[in-house]
Amino acid sequence: MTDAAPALSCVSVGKRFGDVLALDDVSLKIRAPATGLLGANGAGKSTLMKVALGLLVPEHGQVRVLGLDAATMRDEVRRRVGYMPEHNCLPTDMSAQDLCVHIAQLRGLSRRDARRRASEVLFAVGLEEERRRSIDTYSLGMRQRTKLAQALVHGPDLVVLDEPTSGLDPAGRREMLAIVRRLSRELRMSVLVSSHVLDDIEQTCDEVVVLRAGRLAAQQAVEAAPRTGPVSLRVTGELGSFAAALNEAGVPTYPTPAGDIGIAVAGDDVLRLVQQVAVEREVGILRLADEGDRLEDAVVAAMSPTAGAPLGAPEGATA
Ligand SMILES: Nc1ncnc2c1ncn2[C@@H]1O[C@H](COP(=O)(O)OP(=O)(O)OP(=O)(O)O)[C@@H](O)[C@H]1O
Repeated sequence: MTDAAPALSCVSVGKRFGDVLALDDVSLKIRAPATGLLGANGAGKSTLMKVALGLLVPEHGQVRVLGLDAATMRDEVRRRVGYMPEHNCLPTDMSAQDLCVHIAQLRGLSRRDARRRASEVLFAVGLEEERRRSIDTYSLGMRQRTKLAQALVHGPDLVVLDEPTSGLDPAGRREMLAIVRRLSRELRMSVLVSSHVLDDIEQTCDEVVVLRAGRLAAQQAVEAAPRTGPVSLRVTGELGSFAAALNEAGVPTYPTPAGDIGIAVAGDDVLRLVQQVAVEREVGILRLADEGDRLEDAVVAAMSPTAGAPLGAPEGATA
């Protein structure tokens, strides 16, 4: 985030593959430190990323990356942007260290700087010990981290990550999400990351852009809103007597359709009281879940095939 210009700005961008309209008149402006690109299979996420990187040329519209024209300033864009593609693109007959040094040099670093940067990024992605092993001996998680390292090795201002958690097991996914979050929070890079999964984006991003059938369907903040309820509560033992105890303690409740205890306004104070009553009554809390996730509701609505105009899209998204 060394630049005042938006990380990405698109005006009326259209891209077609034969009969498929992959991007249909997309206008948007991305300024958040980390932005998640969400959409179903075929929604146009990868196409938008490739257009931004100058790897695909749109039929119409303007694309600016960090203020640079993606069509005419491709070399400068590549120096300032790192890209982690979705599909496997790694050579198998070299080590992650050699690959990163090679790519850093291709992007303009001296051999000495390239070696130093390669060691730094491989350490940052947790591949320090295995960095000299041949990539063909790597697990899928290690390959994903190698792809990420090569995207970071030249010190880009913007990093574009296409489905970085694809195919990872839960532990690998958690580690990858933690690294992605650090890129914007600690290393101060702008991040554009695509996913099918809202949860990944909520954990790593400040804003979400939803694409649906090549069109911008929504753009809105991912807020770390304090929990205010409603929540539903599932407990051990008899539900009715615990609900009555909560009412006595001053917490109004209602029965939820799923047969749990509903609490309409559940701020931190109320939840502390619920825990206190549970301890006093020796009742175990089995599940405490938000009943109304507004971001999820908005995203589900935006992804629905019957949805209308974009939600929360910025007005006049001009370059
Ligand atoms: N090179 C291509 N040739 C033909 N059609 C393509 C090509 N690239 C993309 N498409 C089509 O364009 C549409 C958008 O594809 P894109 O890969 O951008 O979607 P996506 O949101 O990234 O999907 P996924 O989540 O499955 O990766 C799809 O219908 C896809 O089949």
